[in-house]
Formats: sequence, C-alpha cells, structure tokens
Amino acid sequence: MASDSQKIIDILEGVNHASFANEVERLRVRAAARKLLAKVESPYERAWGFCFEHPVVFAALQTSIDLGLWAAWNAAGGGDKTIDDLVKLAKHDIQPNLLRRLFRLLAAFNVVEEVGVDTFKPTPFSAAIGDENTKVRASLEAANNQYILAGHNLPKYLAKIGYQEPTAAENNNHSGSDPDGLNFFGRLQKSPKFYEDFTGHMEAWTTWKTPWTKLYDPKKLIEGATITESAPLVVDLGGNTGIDISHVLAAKPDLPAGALVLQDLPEIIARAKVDPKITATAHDFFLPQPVKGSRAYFMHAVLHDWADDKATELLNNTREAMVKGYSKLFVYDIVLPPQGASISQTTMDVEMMSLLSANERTKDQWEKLLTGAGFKIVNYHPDPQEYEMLIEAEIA
Ligand SMILES: C[S@@+](CC[C@H](N)C(=O)[O-])C[C@H]1O[C@@H](n2cnc3c(N)ncnc32)[C@H](O)[C@@H]1O
Repeated sequence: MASDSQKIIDILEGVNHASFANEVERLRVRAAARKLLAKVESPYERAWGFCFEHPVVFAALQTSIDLGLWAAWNAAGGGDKTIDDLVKLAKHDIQPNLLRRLFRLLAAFNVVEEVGVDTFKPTPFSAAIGDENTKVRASLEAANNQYILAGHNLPKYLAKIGYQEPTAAENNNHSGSDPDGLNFFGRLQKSPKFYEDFTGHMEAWTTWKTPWTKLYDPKKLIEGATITESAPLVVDLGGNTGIDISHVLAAKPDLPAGALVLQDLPEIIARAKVDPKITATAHDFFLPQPVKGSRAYFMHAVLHDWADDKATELLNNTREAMVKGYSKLFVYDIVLPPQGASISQTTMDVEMMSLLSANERTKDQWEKLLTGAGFKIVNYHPDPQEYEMLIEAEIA
C-alpha cells in the first residue's frame, strides 16, 4: 500500500494551475480535490481545520496586510526574502521572531513557499494580495470587516428568532454583530473603507464569473431596438463599478453614448471608472426607476441580497419602467439545483442569510418571486462554470 500512497502523492503533486484545458475543467478538479480532503481527513482533523486553523491563518494574513508586507514585497521585485528582509519591508516595527512565527504558519498553508531556513518565496496567491488590481487584499479585509463577525453571531441570532429563516432587512443578524446596530449596507455607507473593501471583493467575484454577454448575445437586444438617451439599450441596476455594463460595450463597441446606463448608490458611482459612453448615475432601486422604456434591465447578484418582500418592491419599480412586449428583464444570479449545490453556491446562500437575511433561490423560488411581481420567465441561460444562470424574463 505504501507504493500506492506514493503514486497518489506523485499524481497530486504533479497537478498545477496549468494542468487544465480550460476553466471548467479546472473547477471540476478543484471540486474533486476539496472532496478528497474531506474523505481523507478524520473527523477530528476536519474539526481542527475549522476551529484552530481558519482563525489564525486569517489573523496572520490580516497582520501581514496591516504591515503592508505584500505590496512592499511586490514593489521590491518579489523574489526570495529572509525574515530580516521582510522585517525591513514592513511599514511598522515588528519583532523578527513574531514575524517568523506568522510566516512559518503562512508557509505551512502554502501562502508563501519556504525555500530555506528563514527564507521565503512569494506564491501567486501572496503576490496577488500585494497587487491592488486583483482585489484579493480587499476581499480578505471585507471578511475581517463584516463577514467573520456576522458569521460568529449567526447561531445566537438563529436561536433568538426561534430557528425561522431570517427575513428582516433591519434589526437582523448583521446589525446584531455591528457595534452601532447597522444593517449590512448601512454599515458600508457609514464606513468608506469598508465600502471600498466590499466593492473590491465584488469586483474580484464578478471578474471571476462568466460575462453575461457570453450567455446572451447583446446583438439580439439591438435588433428591433429604438435607442435614445431617454430610452437606452441596457440599464444595470446595482451594477457596482460597472464590470457587467462594460461587457456590453466590449461586445458592441459601436453602441452610441447613452445606450448603456450604470446605476448604484452614490458612494459606488463616485468610484466607478467606466467608459465615457456609459452613463453612470446614482439611483436607489427602492425608488421608482427614472429610466423608462429601456430595451433591457439587468441585475447581477442584486436580488440575492434581498428577501422576497424587498426583492418584490425592487422588481415592481423596474416593471413599472418597462414597456410590455419590448423590454426584457435579465436576472443573473445563482439558481440552486434541487440536489448537489456546490460549495460556492451554498456558501453564498448562507452568507446572504448571515449578512442580509436574504437567500439564493431554486427555480421554484425564482418562478414564485418573478411571477408574483408580474413577470414571466422566458429562459434560463446557465453559465459554463455551473455557478449562476442568466434568467431572461418579460412582463407577463
Ligand atoms: C452584491 S453587489 C452586486 C454588484 C454587481 N451587480 C455585480 O454583480 O458585480 C450588490 C450591489 O447593490 C448595490 N446596492 C445596494 N443597495 C442598493 C440600493 N438601495 N440601490 C441601488 N444599489 C444598491 C450595492 O452597492 C452593490 O453594488
């Protein structure tokens, strides 16, 4: 059996990011690898991971972010660094042995590679933390700002509300974990640094996903459309800093100025750096939709932030701006399968419960929500990653 173990180890060690024909294959192997660990580990080892490993790895990552180490390491050209080199790169004084202990942990978790005694080499992950373009640093900090505290509070909150599914937009689990009792978006609006980190996390997440224009060719929207500044082609509600609406312009660069509209809260619109052809405007989607008669209204990972009552309000505001038989609604979100929902889908579902009293939805739940708000679903366009679907709907 020893030789079998060695064969398995050899195969596993031969796998790397470049081993796959495409992204879908890579994700399939990733899922299998995560399952493998669950099968190989003893129950005690699994518990150890959750109880001991996750908290301290997160703490070491945050401390090294606070020290500015990852960015400074990149700026110094990467390469091998000793603990003494890293102490010099840190923007705060730190005892060398304290940093050594944190780096031993980070090396054991493959965040950095230990290439000699007291000597470390960056990995693609550590280099990405130090590269602001990747938004990995922002994603990690968003967890420290809000996600971890809310997750910690969730069991107590669920007990408090008698183990009912949370639906309260205010006074919910997040507000129970927030020092000022604010809900998720309330905290973001009060703390610009938190909003910046969350926005970065959204950008990283959206960039990771399949562009919606690969699931539905915007050419089909242009055919038969009348595009004017007051009746555009696509309005992206809660579109964050504009990744999705920019996909439309990338697919159809000849679209006239004003054909594409990005909407979000003012704090986000102020940060959006979109092509001047895209109109970026602050709009609260719980108020009447000011852009009437657009060919399409698009929302990506927006309805999953809201329980059915608030989601219905948002949908009603949108439907009232639409023209029956002409305007389409596109909802790009997770559609939970009846069985075998993935780690990414289920994590997002319970994260939405924890942060926003919201949820991911099954086909039945989407049907109920959308028909209840006066829509009919025309089609589901699944992404190849098997993460989300583009739901195409019209006024019923
Ligand atoms: C989960 S993010 C999704 C962002 C973007 N659609 C994407 O997929 O990258 C939800 C977005 O809704 C925005 N949002 C929250 N409340 C809003 C409101 N009342 N009106 C407009 N936008 C809102 C947030 O600022 C955030 O950008």
